Amino acid sequence: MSEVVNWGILGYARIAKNSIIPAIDRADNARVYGVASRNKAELPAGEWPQSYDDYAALLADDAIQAVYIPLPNSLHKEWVIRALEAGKHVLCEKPIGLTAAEAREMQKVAARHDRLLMEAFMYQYTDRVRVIKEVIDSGDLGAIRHINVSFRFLLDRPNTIKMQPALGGGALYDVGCYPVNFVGLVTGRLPVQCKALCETQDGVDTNLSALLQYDDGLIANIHCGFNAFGRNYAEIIGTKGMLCIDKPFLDDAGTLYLHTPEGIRELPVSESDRYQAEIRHFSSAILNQPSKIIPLDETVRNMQVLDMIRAAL
Ligand SMILES: NC(=O)C1=CN([C@@H]2O[C@H](COP(=O)(O)OP(=O)(O)OC[C@H]3O[C@@H](n4cnc5c(N)ncnc54)[C@H](OP(=O)(O)O)[C@@H]3O)[C@@H](O)[C@H]2O)C=CC1
Ligand SMILES: O=C1CO[C@H](CO)[C@@H](O)[C@@H]1O
Repeated sequence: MSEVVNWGILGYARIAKNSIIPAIDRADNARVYGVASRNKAELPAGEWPQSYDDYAALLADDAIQAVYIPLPNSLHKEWVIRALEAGKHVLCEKPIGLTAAEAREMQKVAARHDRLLMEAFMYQYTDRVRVIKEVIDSGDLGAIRHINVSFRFLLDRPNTIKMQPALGGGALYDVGCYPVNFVGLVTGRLPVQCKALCETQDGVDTNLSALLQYDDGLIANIHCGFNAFGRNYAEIIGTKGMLCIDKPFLDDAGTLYLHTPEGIRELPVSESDRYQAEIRHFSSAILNQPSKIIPLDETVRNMQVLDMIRAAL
């Protein structure tokens, strides 16, 4: 195989157009080979070698090794499985599906076809997450007792898949999956119980809080929403210290604050290029080169927690 992975994109989604296609262009081991859209006529001309008017035609093209799936959440499972069965490696947008059962099914198909499958949690490729992991590993926080994480924004586009129940809309799937994933990164295990409340509009959750409790008593407090002033933040609170993180899911430069009895330590984080890093690492893994890949067991665990939250509403 060449040292550059040919990518195909299923659906000319906003995230594909605004973030992932430019990120593939910036990655030195990847290129956009083709895009499939139900509205092929509206795709820009001449920006990549091939365009297709149906997703199956892209999957049938042997020139493509990796497929990016930014379809509505309710369509992820079907197209992930079809792409894996067509012999493609797959990067699928978050959440990977609607339930843990769907995630396990996709994991099995990936193993059966010996293909890579990864859920696109781009924030894991930021410098913030590197610094957060270093602080946790240093023991400076002591025993972690509480995690507080929120991701909310004001959704001002009425005609969006995010507000359509049949397409897997709702704040929990759209943004709540990030705090859940963040708590999973810190704890590395499943909670033992969950309580949750939400406000709904047009059949989807638009304002949701969940409490997760772990086997050692640790409590995580998760919030997500579409209908209030936007912010994302996290606090990890231990017996010896507290780490305050502004914008854990974004990649601009900033400062984390580590509070201890000795005072407040400022921890600088550098600007990252999370989408490019995600594409570059996934492409490296396809090329059998060193890479940082999000394990599918973590993905399944994330979906199990989303199941617990939905069941608690
Ligand atoms: N990682 C990140 O930063 C982000 C991730 N996301 C994730 O990406 C996915 C897509 O989100 P987003 O880009 O906002 O969505 P869009 O609505 O912009 O894109 C979804 C695409 O899916 C295709 N599609 C196929 N069937 C349907 C259907 N029945 N209704 C609507 N679209 C359909 C369309 O492509 P076409 O018409 O060309 O075939 C459409 O452009 C979601 O899973 C979301 O969670 C979203 C934003 C940011
Ligand atoms: O994944 C995502 C990144 O953040 C956006 C909000 O700012 C979400 O809507 C989107 O789905």
